[in-house]
This record gives sequence, structure tokens and C-alpha cells, in this order.
Amino acid sequence: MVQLAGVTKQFGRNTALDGVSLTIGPGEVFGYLGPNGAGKTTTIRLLMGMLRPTSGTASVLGLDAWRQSREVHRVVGYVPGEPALYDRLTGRQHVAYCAHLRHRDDANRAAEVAARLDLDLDRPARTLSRGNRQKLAVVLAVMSRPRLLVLDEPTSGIDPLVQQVFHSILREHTADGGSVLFSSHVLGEVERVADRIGVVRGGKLVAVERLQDLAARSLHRVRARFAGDVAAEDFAGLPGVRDLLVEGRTLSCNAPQSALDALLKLVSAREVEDFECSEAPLEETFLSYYGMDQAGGTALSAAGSAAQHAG
Ligand SMILES: Nc1ncnc2c1ncn2[C@@H]1O[C@H](COP(=O)(O)OP(=O)(O)OP(=O)(O)O)[C@@H](O)[C@H]1O
Repeated sequence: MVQLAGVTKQFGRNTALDGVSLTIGPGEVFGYLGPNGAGKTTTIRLLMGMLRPTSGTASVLGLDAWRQSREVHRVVGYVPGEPALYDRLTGRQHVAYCAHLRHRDDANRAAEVAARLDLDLDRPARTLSRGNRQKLAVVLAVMSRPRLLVLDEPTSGIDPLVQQVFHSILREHTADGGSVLFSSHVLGEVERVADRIGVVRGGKLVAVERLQDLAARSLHRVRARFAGDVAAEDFAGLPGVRDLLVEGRTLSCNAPQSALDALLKLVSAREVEDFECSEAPLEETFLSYYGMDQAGGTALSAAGSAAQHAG
């Protein structure tokens, strides 16, 4: 669906992207993460044929993104970071205009998506809030049922309830074999919907991984109180378990998801009086591995606490 092979993009002396290679397959939601200025929008503009790579190749659905950009625009639903709308046209007029450009009648599908997103299609674009402009851009991108959706920070400005609806729309899209490239500067925005995430920093793709693998490495804080004394050695040697501490009848430790089953079996072999297990937010695990430290103050403190748990 998407293939970047050694793509570099320079603006004068500034290297915005540096040798990025990436493949996105059918039925996949790919979360493209990175702090401000990392190169997300540059990647997306290259894929949409708005920029020409300095070196390397970008292709979309088998089409060369630069040389065949008109065909690319026909088959991709694109939501830019700052949607460009016609101030005086209503949502419905935008829908009619885009449908006309594509020689299709997508009005019913557009009305259905707009209703789900709680967007009034009869208001002129100039009266729409940032979130509602974003929703209209989403309606225009999905109404023709394109095989690929390329979304540049599409949910900034959209409230959490509507984000859930938006996620279901993306899931329906991938269930039909479509794919999604979804950029964001925070994991929280994509973690509920992405299958894989890629992290771009300073123009380099520094990590690509399946979200379920990241979740499997996420730490759980475990605490158990037993009816009698226990020894730390009874629980030692479980792979990935950190900060193991036994004080009298109480055990505490941090364990990745992959160690929970074995740990629980050891715990339940004894008489348990109290048990607690809470998962650290995925954002913490993510930050501790990839340190997206430009994401903001809260993120910084989360990274700090994750690092402490990691011992
Ligand atoms: N047209 C341009 N001319 C010169 N430099 C540019 C241009 N577009 C982007 N850049 C530079 O390329 C780098 C990557 O920018 P890009 O917009 O791709 O980042 P981003 O990850 O999308 O950031 P944000 O989250 O802030 O939108 C930045 O250093 C930016 O200043």
C-alpha cells in the first residue's frame, strides 16, 4: 500500500528526512509518531506527490508518488494537518465538489459519516471550529472509500467521544482491506487504533514496532500480601521482572505482561490475603524506550518515572 525506500528530503542544507524506508501493508493502521519538526508532514507530502524526494523512492499502491501524483490523488483519501476549505461553501457543497472531481456520487456515504461524527454539513466552512473543520476534512477523505487513508494529525481538536467514532470508521476501513497512515505527536492518540507504530526523530525512522509487542513489554506493578512469610528467592529468575522486593509477608515487583502468567502461578501457589496489579500507561513504556522528550512536561515526568521503574 505504501513503500518508502531510502527516502531523503533536503530543504537547502536542512535534511528533513534521512534515508527513511518503510512499508505499510493492506488492512493495517500505521501510527506515525514523532515530535514537532521530526519529519512527519514531509513524509506525508512526499507520499502525496507534493514534494519530490532528494533521493530514494516513494510509492503508493504501486504508483510512483511524484511522477504519478494525479493517479495517487485519485485513490488516496488525504487529511492534511491544516485542511484547506472554501470559506463560503457549506460542508455539503464541499462534498458535491469533491464528488464531482472524482466523477462519483458519494453524497450518501458523506452524509452517513458526517452524522456519525456529529458534523452539520449545512454550515459554511468559515463558521466551523477547528475540530469541525477537521471532521469535514475526514468526511471528504473517506467518502469515496479510498483504499488508503493518509491522515496528518487528524484528531487534533476533536473531542474524545468523537475520536472513538473516528477510530471505528478507521477499523471498518481496514476490515475491508484498506490501510491507514496516521501521524501524531503523541502515542495516546494512535495507541487504541494502530497495529504498528513508527517513530521518526530528526528525520530518521528510529523505531518500528507492533503495538502488541510494545504492550507485551509494558510494565505492570504487582503487589501481593500472603498469609505467611515468603522469601524473595521463591520469585526470583522470572524473565523481565524488575525491582523485586519481599518485606515480611508482602511481595512487590514490576513485571512485563509476558511474565504475568508465571508470576501469578507462583503467587497463587501460596495463601494470598491481598493482591494488586496495575498496568503502567503504554505512554510510559513507550517513552522509556524511545524518549519522545519533546512531547511536553507531563510526558517528561512520565519518562522519568518509567526510567525509575526500569531500575
Ligand atoms: N518547505 C520547507 N522548506 C524548508 N524546510 C522545511 C519545509 N518543510 C519542512 N521543513 C523542515 O523540515 C523539518 C521537518 O518538518 P515537518 O513539517 O515534516 O515535521 P513534522 O514532524 O510534521 O512536525 P509537526 O508535528 O510540527 O508538524 C523541519 O525542520 C522543518 O523546518
